[in-house]
Formats: sequence, C-alpha cells, structure tokens
Amino acid sequence: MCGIVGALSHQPVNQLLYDALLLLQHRGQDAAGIVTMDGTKCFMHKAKGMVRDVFRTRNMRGLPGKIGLGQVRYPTAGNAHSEEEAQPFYVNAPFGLVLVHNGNLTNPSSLREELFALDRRHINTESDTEVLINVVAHELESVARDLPLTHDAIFEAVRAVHRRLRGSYAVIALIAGHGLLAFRDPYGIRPLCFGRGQDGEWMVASESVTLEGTGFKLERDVAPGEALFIDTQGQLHTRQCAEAPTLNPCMFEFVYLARPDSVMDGVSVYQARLNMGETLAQRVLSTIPPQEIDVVIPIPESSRPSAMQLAHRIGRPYREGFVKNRYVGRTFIMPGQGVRKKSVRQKLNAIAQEFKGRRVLLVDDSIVRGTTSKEIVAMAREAGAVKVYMASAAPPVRFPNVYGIDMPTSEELIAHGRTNEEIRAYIGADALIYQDVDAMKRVVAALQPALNGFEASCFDGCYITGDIGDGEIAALQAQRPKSQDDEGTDSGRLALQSQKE
Ligand SMILES: O=P(O)(O)OC[C@H]1O[C@H](OP(=O)(O)OP(=O)(O)O)[C@H](O)[C@@H]1O
Ligand SMILES: NC(=O)CC[C@H](N)C(=O)O
Ligand SMILES: [Mg+2]
Repeated sequence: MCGIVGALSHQPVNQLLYDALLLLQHRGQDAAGIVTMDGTKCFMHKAKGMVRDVFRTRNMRGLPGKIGLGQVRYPTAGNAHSEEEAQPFYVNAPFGLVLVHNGNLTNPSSLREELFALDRRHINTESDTEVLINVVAHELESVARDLPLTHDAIFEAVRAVHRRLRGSYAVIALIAGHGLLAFRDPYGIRPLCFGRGQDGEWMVASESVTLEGTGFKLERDVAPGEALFIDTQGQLHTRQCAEAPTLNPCMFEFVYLARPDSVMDGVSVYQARLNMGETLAQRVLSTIPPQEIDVVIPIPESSRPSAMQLAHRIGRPYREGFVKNRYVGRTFIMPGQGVRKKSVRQKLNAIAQEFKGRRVLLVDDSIVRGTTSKEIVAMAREAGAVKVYMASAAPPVRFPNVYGIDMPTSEELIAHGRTNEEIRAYIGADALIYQDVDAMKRVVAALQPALNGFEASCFDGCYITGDIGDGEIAALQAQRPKSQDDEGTDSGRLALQSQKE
C-alpha cells in the first residue's frame, strides 16, 4: 500500500507534490520519489528514506514544470533496499513514460517472460512496477502507430493493459508531451480518487486527505477499471476500460492502512473504525463482565477510534495508557522483524499510574505478526496491571495477502494454524477477544451500498481475482521484499518459529 499522487497546475507542482507526499507518508516509509514534466522533458528525484530526508532544497529546484507525480513506497515485491526499485519508474519509449503504482501484481513472472519473448523488453529489477510500466509502454506503442495520440487510443491501450495484468494496481502515469493518465484495477482493490483546486488544477491521489490537506476538493473516486486522462491543456477525459468491473476495496485499508480522516469509495475510514469498535464491544460483553474491566486503553495510533467506541459501548472509562514517540514511524510497515520488534518499545511507553493495580482491556486495530501485542502486554504487566485483556478490532489475520500488504507467508502470521487459546498464550494476555469477520464486513458495508464486497483475503482466505492458489502464493512469496534483517538470523519467520517451539 504505497501512496501515489499526480497533479497538473498553472504553477510549478514540485512543492505541491512534496506536500501531498507528506500527507501520504503513513502509506510508505521506505522510499520516495517525484517526477515533474516541463514541455516534453522529465525531471526525476527518488531515493530511499522518508519524504523529509529524500528531498532537499537542491533536489526541489531540479524539479521544474506544472505537471508531475510522486510516490512513497512500502515494498511488496523485489528488494526493499534497492534505490533503483524506488518509484517512479521511467521508460523512454513510446514518447517518454513515467509511472507510479500502488498495489501488487500476481502474475509478474509470466508477464516478465511475455515481455521478453514477445515484446522484446528487458526488465532490470525485481520490482513488479517495472513489469507494469513495460506492459503499459508496449500497449501504448501498439496504439500509437497513428499520430497524434488521441485519448481514445490511450483508453484502448488501458483496455489491453487490464487484459494482461492480474492483481491489484492503482496507477498514475505521465506521457511526455501529452498529459496525465490514471487507472484502477477492475476490482477496485487499491484506492484512487481525484479532485480540483480553486483555479481548476487537478490532483489524483490514493487518499482524499491528500486533496483536502493541499486545498483541493474531492470530486470522486476513480471507479474500478476506469481510466482518466488529463491532457496538458487541463481537459479531463474518462472511460470505463474493464469488461466487468466490481467494487471490492481492500478491507485492511479501513482497518489500518488509511488515515482516519480519509473517505474511500464513499466510506469514512473513521466511521468504519467506530463501527468496528461497536461490534467488537458486543464480543467483549459476551466474554468478560464489564465490571471486571477497570479501564479501556488503546494501542496508539490506529486503534484509537475503535477503542473509544468500544469503551463507550461497554460503559467503562477510556484512558490513554501509552504515549507514542511521534518521531518513530509505523512499525508494521517497516521491513524486517528485528527492526519492527525494537521499534515497538522505542515507539510506545506506558504511563504507570494508568496500569497500577488495574484490570485493563487493551485494544488494537489488528494483530498480524503479534509483535506489538506481545510487547505491549508485557509492558502493561511491568507497569503494574493485575489483569491484561486484549481485544482486536479486526478478526484474526490467518492468510497471506498478495495485493499490496507485506504479509506474503502464512508462517509469519501469529493466527495462522493457531487456536485463539494458543495466540492468547503466545501474547501473554489473560483473555483475547477478536472481531468477527462477517460482523466487520457488515458494519463497513452498511456505510456504502454501492460496494460489491471486500478484498478481505487475509481474514477470510478468499482471493477476489480468482487466480490465487497455493502455487501462486509460494511463487509470490519468493519475490517478497528482501531486507538485510530478513536474511539474518533474526528473521520474522525464524523469530516466530523459535518462540513457537
Ligand atoms: O501484530 P503486528 O505485526 O505487530 O501488527 C499490528 C500492529 O501494527 C500496526 O501498528 P503500527 O505501529 O504499524 O502503526 P500505528 O501507529 O498506525 O498503529 C497496527 O496498528 C497494530 O498495532
Ligand atoms: N505497497 C505497494 O503498493 C507496493 C508497490 C510495488 N509492488 C512495490 O513493491 O514497489
Ligand atoms: Mg498500531
């Protein structure tokens, strides 16, 4: 779940893109990049690191032009340490094409072979995004025999791209000298929306908060399978380019990935989290008598709305028991188990008086590898809690995700192959209460009747694209991001296995 943005303005867009990427930082902390276009010339700066570290004044000066795009990366394929795999990607033919991608392709290997054997294209990295840009380039080339390139021809190319790609993809691209193209996969797995500025400027972005935070007004979400093309004159053209599009947004966006102040596919992320807290409260009430809970404490940051609503519903006090160091990023999207584990303690610190002698109910939005909950339960006990109950606003994460969240192997998921009692024992809690899958889907779907369903494979094991079995999962696992940490002895899987033994 990277963050992507594209903009076209009457003014230079470099600062606007920088500000937009800061508003998307929670979606990717590994690398950042911007490309701007001045006439037909493209200017790029990308590097590993957070937005503030990647762009210095001298880099910003080197990004002229009134149209551009940017990305913050959270790697799901290829090499987390490779600067070359930071986005945007560029190919010089046809016209000059630059592209950013949020999502994960599930057929990159066969596409790689096709690109080499049929399209005569060389792929130089392990990134699925490099595969994607070459497919787009090839299809654009096929329709660009007759010049000038029309928007009809561009949409024809997107139609062909949809036929070849499998998996999830929200894409923004620049076609040099022509304009900005954006499209979303036919299942609408990854989010993409667009809006306008006061003077008619355009912005396309992963989340509505990016538009709001930069003074733009949300127009609407890009529909699944839809493409939009904004030419250099600022004219918008849109077209449905998929055969049978359906809207199945990723449930994990509502659980954790997105900012709560975003609205995605018509669903307020904040309201979705409140609703999850509401149904989780029902589960808590049927497990623990409320008078045996002295206080409800959220695990900052993402669980706050659910925890607050839960506390309200069960009628127990809501207190802040952990203080978050705002200078440590999101731990779940860090590459490597060693660094994630260390960061939980650096990031969160207990306020002892909130725990001393109390029976506490800790609430998190999700328990994935169990890194956070295990540490936090121990910290609550160290701070003097007499009972530590744990509740998760999401159901157990039991299946790998292949659509852009870095949980590609079952073995690293704490809930895979374990009963709730085994998970409870592993994290060291006195009770463990999980959200129910159907209840979660029901309360989020209630916010938007236009949804066809959800991509919720990590919870229910159903892969919406219909092409994912054990073989595909194993193949995708092999192309997961490699970090130095994963290659060492402190790897995520090894750490979990040894704790299990
Ligand atoms: O079971 P785990 O593998 O530890 O993953 C789940 C945890 O990771 C996330 O927090 P994170 O620190 O990434 O971000 P947040 O500040 O937005 O909650 C999420 O909110 C859970 O707390
Ligand atoms: N999380 C994402 O959207 C990742 C995009 C792309 N698959 C990459 O690894 O760079
Ligand atoms: Mg968290």
